[in-house]
Amino acid sequence: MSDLLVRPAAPEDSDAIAALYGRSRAAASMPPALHTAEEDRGWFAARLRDDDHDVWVAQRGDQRDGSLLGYALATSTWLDHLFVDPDAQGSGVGGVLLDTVKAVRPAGFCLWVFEMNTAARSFYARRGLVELERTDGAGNEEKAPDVRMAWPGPDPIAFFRGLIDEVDDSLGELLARRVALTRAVQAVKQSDARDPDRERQIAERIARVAPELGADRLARIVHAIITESLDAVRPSPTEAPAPER
Ligand SMILES: O=C(O)C(=O)C[C@]1(C(=O)O)C=C[C@@H](O)C=C1
Repeated sequence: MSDLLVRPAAPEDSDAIAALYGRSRAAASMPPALHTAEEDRGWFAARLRDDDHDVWVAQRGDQRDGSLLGYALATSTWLDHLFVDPDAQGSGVGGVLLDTVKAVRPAGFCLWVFEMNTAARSFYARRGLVELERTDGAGNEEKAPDVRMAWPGPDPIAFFRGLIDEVDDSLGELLARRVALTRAVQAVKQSDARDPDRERQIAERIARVAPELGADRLARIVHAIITESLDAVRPSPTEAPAPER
């Protein structure tokens, strides 16, 4: 058998990629597909046309007839698809495609894999990808639990700091919204005494979303956020009305 060839996909590969996706997905441990073969053909044709995605296909060097063994589809920061034809499983196609993506995305990338797809998860783990977070699937089309994995590349500190910066931007927006609400509720309260029961409820509520931190740690975090928010919204001495004489 001749060598594996990986090349950027051409627009003419679109239908063959869509067919390979349908076959491989049906054979994988994944939730049932939600789209028809025709919808898939349209979706891949659009991905091959747009500027946001790169697609690579794998074939044997002597198979110039368009029959594909696998493909990978990625944005600049996400590996969206990596599928290998069921008949070519275990022949190194997936590894070669993943190495191609690593080579062209040296700053690292993330991907989502269904939790039930244990074969894919161990394939990625064996090749240096790390698990970052798990979801209950509410955010994906299939509503199936999934796992975010990342290849951090040769400078993992820079890669993870980039992801931390993204999350901190969201955290900053949430803190800004929260302090505005602390200000609003203070304006209509009779007393400015702290309410420990309410603060404990807040910590327990957040613990349902962030169980790894647990209610006790979150109680300390919530306490600090509320203390600093109250301090920030408290009228400063210069804004206070002048004392009566
Ligand atoms: O809910 C209230 O009563 C508030 O005053 C708001 C708030 C908060 O910022 O969440 C602030 C202080 C209280 O100790 C509890 C909660």
